[in-house]
Amino acid sequence: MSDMKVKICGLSTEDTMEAALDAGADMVGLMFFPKSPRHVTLSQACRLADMARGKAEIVALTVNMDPDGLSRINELVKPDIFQLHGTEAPEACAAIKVMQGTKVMKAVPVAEKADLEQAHYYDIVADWLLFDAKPPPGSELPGGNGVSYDWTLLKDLDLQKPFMLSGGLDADNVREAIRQSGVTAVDVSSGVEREKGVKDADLIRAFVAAAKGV
Ligand SMILES: O=C(O)c1ccccc1NCC(=O)[C@H](O)[C@H](O)COP(=O)(O)O
Repeated sequence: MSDMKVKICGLSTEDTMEAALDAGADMVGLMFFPKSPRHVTLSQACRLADMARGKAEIVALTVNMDPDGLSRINELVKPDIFQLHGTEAPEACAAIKVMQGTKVMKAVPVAEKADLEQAHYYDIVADWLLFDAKPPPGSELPGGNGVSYDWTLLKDLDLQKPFMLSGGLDADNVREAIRQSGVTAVDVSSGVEREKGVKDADLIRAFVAAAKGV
């Protein structure tokens, strides 16, 4: 049994959710960002979350969402974790955690070493940190762009909370990314898609197997 944790982000269909759960994904991400090609409606999200409950942690991904929007998702979808992928300040993360009564994962955009500094502020308030690649110039999406950064930046990072490596991973590069970064958790979206926003069950299975080394 591998200790490597795997999150598959941006699932939007029942067959790919099933593939992620059967493959042993530890977390499954549902996207609540309307501009994203992986965006799901509340009713789709409820169905997908019901499939996952008790099998994997359900992660609701939002970007600078207002409290009413978060509460609505929380009441209907009942996620385990809110992934905050915008410019939410540490105080906002703390408030969301208390108000929603869920765990919080804060995304920290990374392009160079200096970007890791802000992680220390979130380390105090979040349950998880997710080090994702900074979006390329002009991108409409703060994540899910399929780009990566220097994985060695995460080596020997001294944080209290668990963290994930994210950005540009796929079944072919994830082992090397784990080796270079020393992480114990990885996240993927584009690398398990056959086209932008369309997840592929075989690619999901291959990614989870490669990440977990099975
Ligand atoms: O995936 C999106 O469309 C997205 C949109 C807005 C904010 C965040 C988004 N994705 C966040 C994730 O957790 C992705 O899994 C992460 O950025 C890695 O994506 P990729 O490089 O495509 O594997």
